[in-house]
Amino acid sequence: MNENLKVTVIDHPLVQHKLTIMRRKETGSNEFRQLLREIAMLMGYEITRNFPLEDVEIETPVAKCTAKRIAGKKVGIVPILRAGLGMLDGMLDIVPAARVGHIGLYRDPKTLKPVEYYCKLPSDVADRTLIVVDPMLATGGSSSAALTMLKEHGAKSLILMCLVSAPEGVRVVNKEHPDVPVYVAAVDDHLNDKGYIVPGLGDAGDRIFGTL
Ligand SMILES: O=P(O)(O)OC[C@H]1O[C@H](OP(=O)(O)OP(=O)(O)O)[C@H](O)[C@@H]1O
Ligand SMILES: O=c1cc[nH]c(=O)[nH]1
Ligand SMILES: [Mg+2]
Repeated sequence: MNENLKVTVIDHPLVQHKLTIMRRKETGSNEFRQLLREIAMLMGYEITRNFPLEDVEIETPVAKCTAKRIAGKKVGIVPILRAGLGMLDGMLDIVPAARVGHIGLYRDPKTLKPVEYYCKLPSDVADRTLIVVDPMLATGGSSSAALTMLKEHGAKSLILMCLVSAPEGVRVVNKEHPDVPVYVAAVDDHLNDKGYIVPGLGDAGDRIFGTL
């Protein structure tokens, strides 16, 4: 694959199969949304695989025993609006107690630079592991700006989870945020002259919300 990109590709067959359906241009908003939610849950399951565990003493209806629970920092989910919202419910399905922050960014179609329009975060971001979610990592401008905003608000433990990426975007995030692990379901070929991922899946926000 691509030189020395620091990225984990989640190649679970269910994720790859569902992504292929999402990519097809015939797939409508309803199915697209449902698949994105399912993939977010499956990717979240893989990403949380190495979360630390600790022992806890409990009592079942039958006996006392030592059992496991997740230790360490609590989790926060931060979707990048709009399209990141499509991955939020899948993540909350598996981490229902997570707090949720919202970052509003859109990509200026001419400059391809991210424009900030909203930011509302839990007060304790410094004490949480924040999983930033956005289906598309194209030039990397939006994800990188979101990570910078979170660090400016005190975040110290960050993970980026995107569905489809371009090598260009992974490179930018690796360079600007070397401390942030990046998880994707695919690293595609390249960006076209409008900054769209090729082959990609088109405009994720428009496909989720039917605003094509
Ligand atoms: O890596 P980049 O080049 O920054 O591109 C990726 C961004 O573009 C899309 O958002 P968009 O600007 O279309 O906003 P939307 O989610 O409101 O549709 C996508 O959801 C990412 O946030
Ligand atoms: O291919 C792309 C690039 C940016 N944003 C999208 O939604 N799709
Ligand atoms: Mg969009």
